[in-house]
Amino acid sequence: MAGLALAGIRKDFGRLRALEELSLEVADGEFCCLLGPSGAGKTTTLKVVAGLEEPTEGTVRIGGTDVTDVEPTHRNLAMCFESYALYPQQDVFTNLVSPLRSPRHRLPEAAARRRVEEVAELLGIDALLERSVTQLSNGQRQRVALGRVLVRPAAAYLLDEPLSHLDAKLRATMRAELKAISRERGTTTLYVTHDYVEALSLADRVGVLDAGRIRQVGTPRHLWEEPVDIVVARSFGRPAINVVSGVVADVAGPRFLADDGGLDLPLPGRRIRPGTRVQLGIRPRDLTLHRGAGDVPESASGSAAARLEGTVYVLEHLGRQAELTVRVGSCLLALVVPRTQVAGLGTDDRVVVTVDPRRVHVFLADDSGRRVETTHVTEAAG
Ligand SMILES: Nc1ncnc2c1ncn2[C@@H]1O[C@H](COP(=O)(O)OP(=O)(O)OP(=O)(O)O)[C@@H](O)[C@H]1O
Repeated sequence: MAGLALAGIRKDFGRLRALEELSLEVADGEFCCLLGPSGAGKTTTLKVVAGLEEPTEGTVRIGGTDVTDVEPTHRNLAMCFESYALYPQQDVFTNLVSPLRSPRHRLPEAAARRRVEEVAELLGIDALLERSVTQLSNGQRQRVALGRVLVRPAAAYLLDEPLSHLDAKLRATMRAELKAISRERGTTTLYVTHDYVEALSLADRVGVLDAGRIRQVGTPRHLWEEPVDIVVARSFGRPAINVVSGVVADVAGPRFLADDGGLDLPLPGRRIRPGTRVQLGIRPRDLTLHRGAGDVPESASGSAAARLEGTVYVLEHLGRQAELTVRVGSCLLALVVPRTQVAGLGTDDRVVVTVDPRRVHVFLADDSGRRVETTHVTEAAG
């Protein structure tokens, strides 16, 4: 296996700039996910690494060697793109074994068969080896395409949404398998997804891609706790982070005042000039629900919890948890709470919601959307 490095990549398709100043390093043996919405440039990035698209500017290195001008077939990468390229006239076994029969890998027949059977079992397609690929479901086809990648030794694996056609249960199983395979084999993997759960559960590090630019690269924990800007913060979590527009005031220290006056809370540890327009970000799981107007305890960190009064707007039961939307002033705040807490609660009931002010994020309301650092939090590595 080998590490990958993209430096200063720009990719133009005519007048459309798909990638800009994109730099990313994937260490040897690392599992790196590229996360971003549709059109962000994820597939284009993979194609540039694979050599299927030539960058307008910048360099690609594999194992330290500049391969920018090297043909795709000589880059020693195994790829699986979303539009799985399988041989339609062949059975599953032939599709899986063909990469091992190529001049580059030519394995003895018995060894190749063993390898195919091993990978097929791992992917749960061992009973389908004799079936023609035309008789497979999309999910089965996708697993065959992934199998074609996993059978062969390569410098690195490039995977483009390889689990997108699987149902939720199978996807979770396959995620665990992929993670185990990469750990056991020390595989270098660049994995594209628009699903943040997939990125957080699979990756050693995640690169958040938006409009052709990498916003931040870091460990899942780093990105979750210290998103560099509002785009990164919005990329993780369901329901998404609550965002409320307002301004910073100085009332014995910085405070956040929502534009509609509905939210007013201290911003401990933030050095930010009064009058600055900001957007407050509160994760749904950082909000605590209190029924009625009862006492509000101190927050876990010992600082006073900020108290918000509101009414129930929407309540949805999701297994053992409930998702609640509370109207505070004209803001709608999403919360995730244990189901037992919402028994008997109905629309328009009055509730109190608290939040530890140290847990909220403050983003500048300008074009940068940059997060204001908290002086109490030490920088995490990543
Ligand atoms: N061959 C091409 N010619 C012209 N424009 C292209 C080409 N390939 C991609 N693009 C454009 O480049 C941008 C990035 O596309 P890309 O496929 O990399 O996005 P993506 O993040 O993989 O999206 P998705 O999740 O929808 O696959 C898009 O605006 C897309 O329309």
